[in-house]
Amino acid sequence: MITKSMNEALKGRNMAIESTTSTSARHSHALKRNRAMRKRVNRHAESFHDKRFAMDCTEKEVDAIVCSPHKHVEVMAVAGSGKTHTLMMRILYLIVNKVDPEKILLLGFTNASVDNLNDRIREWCDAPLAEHTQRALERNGLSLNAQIRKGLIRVQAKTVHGFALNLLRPQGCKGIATHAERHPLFKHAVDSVLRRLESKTVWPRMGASLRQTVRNHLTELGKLGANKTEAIYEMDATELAQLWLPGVDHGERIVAKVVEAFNTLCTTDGKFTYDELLIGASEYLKKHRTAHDVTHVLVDEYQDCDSAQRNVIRNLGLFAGCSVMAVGDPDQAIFGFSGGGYKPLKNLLKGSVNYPLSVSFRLTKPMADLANAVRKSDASIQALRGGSKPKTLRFPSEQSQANFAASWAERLLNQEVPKNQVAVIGRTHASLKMLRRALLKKGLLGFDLKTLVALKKVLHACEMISRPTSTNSWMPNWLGTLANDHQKKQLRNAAKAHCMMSRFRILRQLYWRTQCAMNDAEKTILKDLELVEPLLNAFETPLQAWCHFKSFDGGVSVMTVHAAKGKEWDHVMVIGAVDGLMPIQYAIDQKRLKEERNVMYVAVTRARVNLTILWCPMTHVGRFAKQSVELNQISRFLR
Ligand SMILES: Nc1ncnc2c1ncn2[C@@H]1O[C@H](COP(=O)(O)OP(=O)(O)OP(=O)(O)O)[C@@H](O)[C@H]1O
Repeated sequence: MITKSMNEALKGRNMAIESTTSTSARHSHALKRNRAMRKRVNRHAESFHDKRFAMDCTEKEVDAIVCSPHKHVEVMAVAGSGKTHTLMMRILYLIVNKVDPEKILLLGFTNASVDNLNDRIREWCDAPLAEHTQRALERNGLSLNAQIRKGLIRVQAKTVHGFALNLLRPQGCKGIATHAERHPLFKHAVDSVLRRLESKTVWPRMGASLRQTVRNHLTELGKLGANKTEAIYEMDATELAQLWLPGVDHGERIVAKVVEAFNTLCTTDGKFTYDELLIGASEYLKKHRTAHDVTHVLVDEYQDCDSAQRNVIRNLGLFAGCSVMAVGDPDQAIFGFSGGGYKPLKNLLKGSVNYPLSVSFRLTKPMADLANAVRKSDASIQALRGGSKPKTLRFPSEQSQANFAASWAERLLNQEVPKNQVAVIGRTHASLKMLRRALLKKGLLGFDLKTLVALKKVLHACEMISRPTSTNSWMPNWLGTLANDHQKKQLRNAAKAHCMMSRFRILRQLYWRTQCAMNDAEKTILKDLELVEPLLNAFETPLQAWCHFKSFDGGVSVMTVHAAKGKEWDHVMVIGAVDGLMPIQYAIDQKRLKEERNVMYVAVTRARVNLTILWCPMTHVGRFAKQSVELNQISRFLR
């Protein structure tokens, strides 16, 4: 049934269905129009397929890329099979076909995956293209001309939370509140109920002893740590009463008053927690089906979305004229601990088409064999290139393992391998600590990831400040939070400054001090930034600076498997491949063990040329360790 509001939306896209008197007549008319439209789109797709990108990717990839924009597409494919590449080609396809880049929504699951996507966009815009892409474009007589590059750079990847925040800001959402930030509000709510209890404006007929008991409980409740406040989101009034006021008569009524006061304070505060953001966005999209402008939603790492994120995607996809393309690999689902997990797109959106890909362009044949053994899945990964077998080495201690990894990196760099092609990955930050130190000693670890992220934030802020009125920008909101006119004036002056250095200085002063409240961690970041400051003088734009820092960052990439997801390097070393770390000690049930298997699968599929795996017996047994974990054995996934 085409509703009036849908028709309005279609009108905007020159696709409106003319209204006829009877519903059935309207339906048949709509069907005809749709059929004609589909034909047009398919013709368009065929010509695109034949003439432009015929040899660019595998057949299936092309099919997915040129698939009708009115269909939902899922590309479920093995590691390194070009999922992200397919997304990029799809974007290019849309831009070549005159889709407004502002209407393309590119979603990543984590900040790391969003960074990865934005980096890819920049690479396509700035750096020489990968050989295979360049060859394909040339062969098909298409160049990434200036206009298309301009369009491409306007496509900005976002996390689902980032999208939700942008959507809800005009509706009054003032930002994100963590549970820790909500805690003072909770305390106020408890205090206000306590005050009303004392002044007898509530429960005037409550007996003296009960009043005293409730007073004691509430006083204790006000002192609870921020993490205890989380219970308020997870439990109902009965459960909360048992937790907060055990054995107290009418506990539920008292709890209800606290919850009510808390909710009122949260509404006045105007900030949303991460969960509330997604729920709010879903509700908003449900109610205002015509209110958003997105016509193409592209989702990377789809397998890691949790149910709230999937709900947002679903509600976007239900919007008439909006197509969803999701790419992912169920065997790379490693965020189950935060609620992530794979659900086929067709379960969310009817009629979605699935394109599986099994050829990995990244992996060599021996690496694909290893990945197949780790993954233990029916469909095997195929690789096109030969190469050396991945090496597995055992070390007596963590220190010798770290020293070896650092020397390995040094040797590669001495052989003129670019720094950004060498990476060491481990299961946890703690397992990478010794290596970081060893690399630092050798001067190979310039800025750690955290500093780089901080730098990126500041550079991003510098970029944003040049267009403070942009609707996507957080700037207007931030302007509102600045305490005094002097600060606002400073910010405006910074926006006018041509030199990036002056923008950076003012921003650093204002942004870092007002937004981050300068806790210890941020002070350290600031110290690191001091190091970078002189270098910023050499650049005119933040983008130039960022591109430079990415290659300059002085270091071999050192990161956890979770951060390495979606990335690739020529030379990769996986350290700590021991039972107890991979799988992690506390993974005891089948579900967690499957996820740990996925973690190993992600780790061994990051290399393009060379993969080395190190392990040493674990000396530290965590408090979660179970008898079954053999801490002096190589990971069971590699045996
Ligand atoms: N058609 C192709 N021909 C040659 N190389 C390709 C092709 N498609 C992608 N590649 C290359 O294969 C590598 C892996 O691509 P990409 O990162 O897009 O894979 P992915 O499936 O997203 O990986 P992951 O599963 O790790 O997220 C990249 O270096 C990319 O340039």
